[in-house]
Amino acid sequence: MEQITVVGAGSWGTALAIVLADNGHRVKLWGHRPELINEINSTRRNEKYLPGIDLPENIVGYSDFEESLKDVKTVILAVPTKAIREVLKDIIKVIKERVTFVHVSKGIEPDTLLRISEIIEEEVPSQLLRDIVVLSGPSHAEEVSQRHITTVTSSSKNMKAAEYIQDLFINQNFRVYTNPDIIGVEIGGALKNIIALAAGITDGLGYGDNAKAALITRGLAEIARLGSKMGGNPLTFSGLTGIGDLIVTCTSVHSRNWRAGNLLGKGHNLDEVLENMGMVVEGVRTTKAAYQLAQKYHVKMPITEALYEVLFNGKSPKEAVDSLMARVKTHEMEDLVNIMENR
Ligand SMILES: NC(=O)C1=CN([C@@H]2O[C@H](COP(=O)(O)OP(=O)(O)OC[C@H]3O[C@@H](n4cnc5c(N)ncnc54)[C@H](OP(=O)(O)O)[C@@H]3O)[C@@H](O)[C@H]2O)C=CC1
Ligand SMILES: O=C(CO)COP(=O)(O)O
Repeated sequence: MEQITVVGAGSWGTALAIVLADNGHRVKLWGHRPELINEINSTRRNEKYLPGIDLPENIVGYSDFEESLKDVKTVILAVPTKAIREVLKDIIKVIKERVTFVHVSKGIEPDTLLRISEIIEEEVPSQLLRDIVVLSGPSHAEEVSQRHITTVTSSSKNMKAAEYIQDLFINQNFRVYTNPDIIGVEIGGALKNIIALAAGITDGLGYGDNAKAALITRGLAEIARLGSKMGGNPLTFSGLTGIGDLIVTCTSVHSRNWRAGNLLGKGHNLDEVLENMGMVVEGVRTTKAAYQLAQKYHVKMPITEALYEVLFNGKSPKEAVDSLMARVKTHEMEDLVNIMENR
């Protein structure tokens, strides 16, 4: 049994701590708010993020960073994308030996346009870095914490490291696959949030299941188009971290991205929506990053571009949908033909 530190005591960090604790590991769950950590240790609950869920005894909350990282060889990074750099800068001040970093965040950094594994490479000096693994897939924290059946993918450039993380997490309710395509896994996980926001918008506007199916399918086409240009394997986008995560995020009321989109579609403004959500809505910043990536790689991403106009340029959701539908007619499979020809 291992000692593992989970950095980030929000919904996903706490849910993953439960999976590890169920597997018998000793889990140190670090959070930056001492009052939340006190609540975790004294009540065995994290009511804000996972209401009603009892935490196993082998999860111990820490607000002291140095203490939480003492003698640990595996660190799970479970903070929002925008906090990753800041947290890494703090981690490298206190760790003494090489660590395997497992990141579970679904985003791309705007402006630098880096994936999270690239941010880790940039921030962590090689003498402190053993491996980087990403754990991603269709997995709402609310369901994982109730031990509902879930499947995810562990990905790394080093397949031994991906398999090691697979072994740490896998159990009867939480099945972990491996995939060496870290680019495809990270891009699929990050970009599905854009499509989930858009799906929330069309639901909020009162469109039906046909619109949802269209968004999932055409969303997947633009994710795969960009992701394969960036070096991802096109097949990864038909896997758990591609279509799998798109389906769960676009169709579930658990999704914060879908819920935020739904409120936008109903006429609320972005600041108001984000303030009321109280949890991270990764798709907003990722829309900006993907919009920039589409320009950099000269890839057509009409849904992303339409959402960018709504989020950052004040276009109304209805106008954005209308302009998507009024685009020049095209061949459905053009994208796939291009992907296959470009490989
Ligand atoms: N929730 C889910 O079902 C899943 C989430 N993910 C991904 O996991 C990542 C984390 O999301 P999730 O746990 O859901 O988000 P939440 O909003 O539920 O929790 C985020 C946590 O990170 C903390 N945090 C925010 N900024 C900082 C910072 N600068 N330093 C330290 N801690 C910080 C928050 O603290 P505070 O309480 O102060 O805000 C909070 O505890 C996201 O990238 C998300 O896409 C992936 C799969 C499933
Ligand atoms: O990534 C997730 C499910 O796989 C969670 O999605 P949200 O961040 O939209 O809640």
